[in-house]
Amino acid sequence: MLRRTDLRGRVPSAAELRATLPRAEVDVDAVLHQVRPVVEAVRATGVTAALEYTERFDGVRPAAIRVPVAKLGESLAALDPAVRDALEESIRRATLVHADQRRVDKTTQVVPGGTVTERWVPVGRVGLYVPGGLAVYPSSVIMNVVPAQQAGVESLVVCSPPQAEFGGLPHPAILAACELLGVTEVWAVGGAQAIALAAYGGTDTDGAELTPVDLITGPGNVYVTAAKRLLRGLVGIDSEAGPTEIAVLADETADPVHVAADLISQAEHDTLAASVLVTTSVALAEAVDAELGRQVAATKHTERIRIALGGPQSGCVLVSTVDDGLRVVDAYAAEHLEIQTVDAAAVAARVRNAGAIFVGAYAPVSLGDYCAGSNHVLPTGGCARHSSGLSVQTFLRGIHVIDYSEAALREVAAQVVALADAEDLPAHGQAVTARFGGAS
Ligand SMILES: NC(=O)c1ccc[n+]([C@@H]2O[C@H](COP(=O)([O-])OP(=O)(O)OC[C@H]3O[C@@H](n4cnc5c(N)ncnc54)[C@H](O)[C@@H]3O)[C@@H](O)[C@H]2O)c1
Ligand SMILES: N[C@H](CO)Cc1c[nH]c[nH+]1
Ligand SMILES: [Zn+2]
Repeated sequence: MLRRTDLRGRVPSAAELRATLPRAEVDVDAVLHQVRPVVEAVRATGVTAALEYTERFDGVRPAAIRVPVAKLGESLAALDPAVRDALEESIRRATLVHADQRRVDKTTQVVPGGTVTERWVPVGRVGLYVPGGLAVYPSSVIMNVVPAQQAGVESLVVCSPPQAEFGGLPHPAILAACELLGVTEVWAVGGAQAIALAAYGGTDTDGAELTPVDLITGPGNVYVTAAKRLLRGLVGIDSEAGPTEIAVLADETADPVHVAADLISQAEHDTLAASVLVTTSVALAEAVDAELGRQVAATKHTERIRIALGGPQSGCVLVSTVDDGLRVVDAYAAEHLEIQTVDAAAVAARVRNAGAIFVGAYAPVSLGDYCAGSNHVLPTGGCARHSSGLSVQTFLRGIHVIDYSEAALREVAAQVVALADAEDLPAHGQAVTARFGGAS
């Protein structure tokens, strides 16, 4: 069932591998021309344009976009107790992990009388996007809000698409998750128009103000990602987190039932989701195919999963050794990478590129999606080669504070002047010598 690429006996270079391996054909640049007018219109008319695009793309026209605060409490009160319990446990675990990511300011004594302090300062106001197209993601509320709160962000707004069946509000489970986390500002807007509204700000039809944010984070579809790309600079953005990906590096000891279930679990998100098996064992590849046939037919979103598993972004790569498999998964740089091999922890320790690594038989990706304590907003499309998932660090800026005494500056003045002259920027040197009676 999975399309096979046979690299046994011959693993190409990393660059060649990147061109060969299955990958989602999500071309963000290709939709920029569709998204630019949305961004421009929201810049020009704010909520008016956001409401028009909401009507066009979401098929609903809410009277106002800002969600009344009372709706958050009402949604929590009406939530299934088992879901509330699960959200609370997820929040508890995520808070444990993210609290440990907090940074402490550090002062380095460079010379007597000369220090550099790195001060970690939270971003002032952030916009957190929670997707709501094909699926609704109360868990993504947690994954955005918890690191922002642990970083000490003072002001945050959650944006999530309105749902026609809920009268133009975001899904009630999303509102309930916001209430559990103490979030009070939620706007019922999705897609590119949400990103533009968060960046430019606007005034709702009932007079509520959305103050522009400094940073926008959160996963989303290609339109959301394109809008983030267009607005980068005006606002900060996190890494691009598009259609979900799972890669499994497995040897003959892996259980095909588990491997197939995990591949299916992420294919369930989206027809563009990617599920890739990298294995040293033809027997395992065959057993996984057989399992996929059985399990896909028996699950709820069969059609969506079939398309995702049959698409060019999914497949099975055969390799001769686990070492070769490591080269393949490093070149692929999956959002989620499972290691299901002998000595999985040792193999995992050698991985260089992945958004998150799941070690052994009892750490499936869905654990990380909801309740491991780790973050599930992770880089996709190979961005794990250079970027990380959401964390407290995403919401902090490290500001250097330079404090030198007169004596400490005098001691290094000649070196500053020499470097300034070497760069033909003599006024830089003069700014130092002027302090010691030199020409300025
Ligand atoms: N990497 C991660 O951390 C992570 C986490 C959760 C979800 N995801 C991914 O996020 C994505 C969520 O996508 P989604 O579509 O379900 O929800 P979404 O909220 O990202 O997008 C829905 C919005 O897209 C807009 N839209 C729909 N069709 C449009 C069109 N033709 N032109 C312009 N705008 C349009 C609508 O306004 C709608 O509100 C999935 O690909 C999923 O795999 C990733
Ligand atoms: N696998 C998704 C991207 O990491 C996150 C998610 C949310 N809900 C279920 N899964
Ligand atoms: Zn998932």
